[in-house]
Amino acid sequence: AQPRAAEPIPAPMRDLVWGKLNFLHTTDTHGWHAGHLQESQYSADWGDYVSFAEHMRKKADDNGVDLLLVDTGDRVEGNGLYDASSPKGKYYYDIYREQDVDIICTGNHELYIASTADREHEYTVPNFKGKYIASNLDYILPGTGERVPMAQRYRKFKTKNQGLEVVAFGFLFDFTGNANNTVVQPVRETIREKWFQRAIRETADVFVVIGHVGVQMQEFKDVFAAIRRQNWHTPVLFFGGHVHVRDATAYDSRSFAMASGRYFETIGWMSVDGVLKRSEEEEGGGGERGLAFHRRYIDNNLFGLYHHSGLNSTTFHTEHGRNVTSSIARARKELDLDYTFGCAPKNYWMTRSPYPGPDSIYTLLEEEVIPDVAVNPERKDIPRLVIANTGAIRFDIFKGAFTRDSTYITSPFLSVLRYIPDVPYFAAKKVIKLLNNAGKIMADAHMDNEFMAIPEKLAIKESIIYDTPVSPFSGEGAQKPMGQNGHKEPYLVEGYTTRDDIGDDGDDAVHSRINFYVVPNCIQSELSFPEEGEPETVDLVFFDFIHPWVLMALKFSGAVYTDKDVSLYVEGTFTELMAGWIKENWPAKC
Ligand SMILES: Nc1ccn([C@@H]2O[C@H](COP(=O)(O)O)[C@@H](O)[C@H]2O)c(=O)n1
Repeated sequence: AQPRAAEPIPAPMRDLVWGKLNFLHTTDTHGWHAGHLQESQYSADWGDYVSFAEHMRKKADDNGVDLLLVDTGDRVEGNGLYDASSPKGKYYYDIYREQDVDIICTGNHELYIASTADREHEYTVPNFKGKYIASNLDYILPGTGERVPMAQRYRKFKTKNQGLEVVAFGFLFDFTGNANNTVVQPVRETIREKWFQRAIRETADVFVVIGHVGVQMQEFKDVFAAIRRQNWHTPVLFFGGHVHVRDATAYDSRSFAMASGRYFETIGWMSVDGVLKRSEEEEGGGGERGLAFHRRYIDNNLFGLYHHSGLNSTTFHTEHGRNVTSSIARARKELDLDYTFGCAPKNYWMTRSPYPGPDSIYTLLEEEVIPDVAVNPERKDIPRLVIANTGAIRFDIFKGAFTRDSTYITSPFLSVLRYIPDVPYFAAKKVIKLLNNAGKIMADAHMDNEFMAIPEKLAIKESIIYDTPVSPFSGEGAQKPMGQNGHKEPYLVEGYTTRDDIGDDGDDAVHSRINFYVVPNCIQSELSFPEEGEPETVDLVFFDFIHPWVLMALKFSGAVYTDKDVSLYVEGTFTELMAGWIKENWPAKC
């Protein structure tokens, strides 16, 4: 773990179940390869994961079973370790490549900005040559403009110990927000391609489909249906992501799918046991194969990693792992990620507390930050509506030092504020309602409102509020960890208490529960409004990411505008503006 990372706190643990074929899975790590310095549950770093994987591979070898490592994309954008350098990712690519990943694919965040896609093609694809799979993604070569597959379309290989024939694919959901140097083919079209139809007819003991796709999304169901039509008996395993939740399901009794959360909080574990070899199945007359699938969501902290590897603080860290941890620490230092802009007076939550509310990060933005930073000196007295999409904010703010790292953790994107001047108020005031409540109307116009919100909203549609107190162990007068101050209750740290289609025993550590309040797609600040009555016109200011949605909503409201009517409202990215606001408004020292 990194030098200043929070110490892990022991928790009651559920063990891993091994099979003949086992997997470790990461997804949506978004640059959090230094781990979560402020959260004890997720404070291990990429170097610790390197050590862990080395021990687990050895265990697999010792027992004659196989272990494969999978990563399903969105490795970039969301943390200073990636975002704070110029060019972005100056340190990240070399750190990431130290993990020996067997099957890897692309997420949408590798593709939003052309230069990010270029670097993915230039670094990560060759770093994982033969292991990087791009079943439905092409890249446009910068020199010639030639369109080529981002990487090989599929991978066929034999596992080391069991000799299982694996055919693996790597998909991205039907993403349309990519820069113009990549082409994403809709999955339903890819599965009709000749190469795919040939690949699913290859002899395989097991199909492994990885993808930057939620396990409940249609894209995976379509791939599953296509494979299953040709391969009635073969196990099909899915590793997904994108939705930022822990999730697992089975499409039938011989398939299994899991998604392993977000931000390197989770290392997913999947195992499959039973008769996996086709030859053995044929010998047995193709009957009952006794297939057994298991999943476990491992909290990424050293206590858990020691537990699952059967090691301790003196025996766990390999030289390779330690070196990676040191490289991360050096990069963080060079990027000055611990530089403090100000001291957050309390916690501000994305979904753990209701919006609007005093503890909501969105209320902080709407009522305090945006009114101060969304100011164009020449138009400051003109009434304006400022609309921000909630998906632009990516993480909570914890009480204490708000650092350079925190700026990218909270707001990693290069979002700027744009505006349309003098929009009739009767139309402008309807925009927020259309963005938040008219999903069907907007979707019919091919503008899916969900894309403005946090990804978790794709999976969680209703607030999850527990009727018991959030944690009996937190807050004023809280109970203390076991053994402290004579209390005998086990200390449960707040964390994931996942319920998926398989059950509620997936998490490796037992936690106390956290509420999840659904937030709207967008929030709005009303600024410089007259004290009485309504303005005739307003400046409509908005984050550039939602530009197409705003134009569409205005059209539905009876005011037609085009791209030409939109211009920059204020200099600087929202990230910079927010960091400046914190410097001015929060105490310098904690
Ligand atoms: N420039 C951007 C890019 C993305 N977003 C938000 O992020 C969501 C996608 O997040 P994933 O990690 O699931 O890929 C997207 O739907 C937007 O809400 C943004 O605000 N600005």
